[in-house]
Amino acid sequence: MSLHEAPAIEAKEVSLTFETADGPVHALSDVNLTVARGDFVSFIGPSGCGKTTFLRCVAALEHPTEGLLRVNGLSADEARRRRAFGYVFQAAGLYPWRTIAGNIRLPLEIMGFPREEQDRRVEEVLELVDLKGFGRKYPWQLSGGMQQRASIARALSFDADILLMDEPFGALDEIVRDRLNEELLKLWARTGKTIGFVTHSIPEAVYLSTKIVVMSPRPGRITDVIESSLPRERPLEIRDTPEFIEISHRVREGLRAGHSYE
Ligand SMILES: Nc1ncnc2c1ncn2[C@@H]1O[C@H](COP(=O)(O)OP(=O)(O)OP(=O)(O)O)[C@@H](O)[C@H]1O
Repeated sequence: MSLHEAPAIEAKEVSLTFETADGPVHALSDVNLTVARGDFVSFIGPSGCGKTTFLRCVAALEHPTEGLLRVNGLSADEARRRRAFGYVFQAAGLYPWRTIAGNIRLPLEIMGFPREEQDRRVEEVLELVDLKGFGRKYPWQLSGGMQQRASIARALSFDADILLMDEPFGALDEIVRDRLNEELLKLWARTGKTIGFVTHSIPEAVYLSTKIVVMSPRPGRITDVIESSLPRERPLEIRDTPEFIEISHRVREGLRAGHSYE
């Protein structure tokens, strides 16, 4: 299989054990997963089931102790060198002394893009996340939702194929979150990127994803992988349809089967 055809993410029997003073912590155990290019995959499960650890392995910030992990057909380290992914954290993490444009520009500066190219890309991604005209503002002049959009723009600025998002909207109120969910789907449709998304919310996972990975803790493992039957274009009202409710039910059952909320 050529690199171009390889899945975005491929995990085969991936395990990761942290050795701690209190003994080993089995953060991931025997994880098998294939994420096709262009998929929107959500990871859902209770605290400690290894969602963040899996994302960090994809980003080569952690390394599995066992098993095989490929990102775009490459090792995670090589994919990282080739700037295969952008990462969005729970907190927007914008530097308060830099403007919004200055924050988005930062990875481009570090990567050594020429100045004109930086300007062009900053404008492009500001438009993509609907923040056109806000480049000169400072983070504190923007609402929480807008700040999170700026942090998505920063992760998109170097045009990585894969966007890894660790609970990006967890700290926002539900109305803002709904709107950002809708916008994220539009952005995904427009860019064709692969998205890996961590969430604690069943409706958020079902609304956004083409594939939902249900996980449970101790050891962190996958209990169910659900291929969504919902169409790719999704108005928010889709959440009232029987199909949506059925998928949500299956996610809930998966969480229960992992004894996750006992
Ligand atoms: N660097 C580390 N050293 C030791 N243990 C760790 C480390 N990082 C994570 N863990 C442990 O690994 C397990 C999985 O953690 P992880 O953060 O991946 O879970 P999570 O599902 O993302 O949880 P949350 O929803 O709370 O973010 C937890 O038990 C956690 O305490």
